[in-house]
Amino acid sequence: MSHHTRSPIESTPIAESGPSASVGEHPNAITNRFYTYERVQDIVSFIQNIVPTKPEIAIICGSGLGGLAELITDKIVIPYVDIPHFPRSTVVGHRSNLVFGVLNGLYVVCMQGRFHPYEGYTTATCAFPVRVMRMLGAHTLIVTCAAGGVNKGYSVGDIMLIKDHLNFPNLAGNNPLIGHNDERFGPRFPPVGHAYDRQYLSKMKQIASKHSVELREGVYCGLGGPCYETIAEINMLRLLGGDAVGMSTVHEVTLAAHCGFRTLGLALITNKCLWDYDTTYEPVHEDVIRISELKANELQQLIYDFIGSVKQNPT
Ligand SMILES: O=P(O)(O)O[C@H]1O[C@H](CO)[C@@H](O)[C@H]1O
Ligand code: HPA
Repeated sequence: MSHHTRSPIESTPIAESGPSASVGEHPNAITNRFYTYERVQDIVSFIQNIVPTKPEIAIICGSGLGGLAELITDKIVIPYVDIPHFPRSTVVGHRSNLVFGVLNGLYVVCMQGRFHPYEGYTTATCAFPVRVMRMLGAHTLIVTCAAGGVNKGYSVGDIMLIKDHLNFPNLAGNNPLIGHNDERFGPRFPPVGHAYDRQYLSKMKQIASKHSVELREGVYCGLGGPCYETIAEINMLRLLGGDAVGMSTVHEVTLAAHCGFRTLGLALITNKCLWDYDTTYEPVHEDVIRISELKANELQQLIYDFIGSVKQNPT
């Protein structure tokens, strides 16, 4: 008779709450078991005790783009550190505040600083504030980000309307919705083909043309980071139809689609990507922040006018 020796995995006890909490559980499933509907509701109640108004527009600020929050009037600023169970942003160019107030006539909630998977957070943790903002009452999400230009026609400083995305972590089995689905948030199998609202895309194009801003419109590729891409990776992204690349946004927009947000996405092209082996330039985060801050005013004007136009014509 052979003696069976238990391997370390076999001998690890199954967690008290049962096999669903066992060692094999996906990190996003663990996150989603933590951020239950009730817990998100508690966070929302905590915020509502401080902020008496209901936001209509939710905004997520990308790297170096947090200045948008300075335009908000009648401001109430809640540092993430004060909000129960809220993560902190650890990245240069991202602050850690939830800013409430009025922007061009509508109540807004603005994330001045976001969370990225490379900081060590699961994609579910990075995206969960989207649910908080939806449960606070917002119906429209404006997501901004800094991105590298994959499309050879793009220049540094261009603003790209995101018409669609390639969610690489998702394609590799890392979707923020992995785990138990609470239907009160949204459906088990949410469609994401129209995650970026078509009417908002045309609204923004009209606004840009009034300001004589030439907008790009393209596909954002969301990668895990924190490394910038290799030359081969950039060439692959272009082959696959990608126009810009970054390390955020896609998990947020996934949760936004799940909980019924209408989303507008804007990527600021802060750097060219490496295209061939003779190029000596390499992207650096300091350049990303510098270009974001340089172009922030233009982007802010577009967002400001967009909110005004949502106010005038909500559909
Ligand atoms: O996507 P945001 O947060 O704008 O930041 C972008 O800039 C950083 C890299 O420079 C990465 O975090 C990338 O995702
Ligand atoms: N790659 C990935 N993320 C980025 C880039 C880039 O070139 N620029 C800004 N964020």
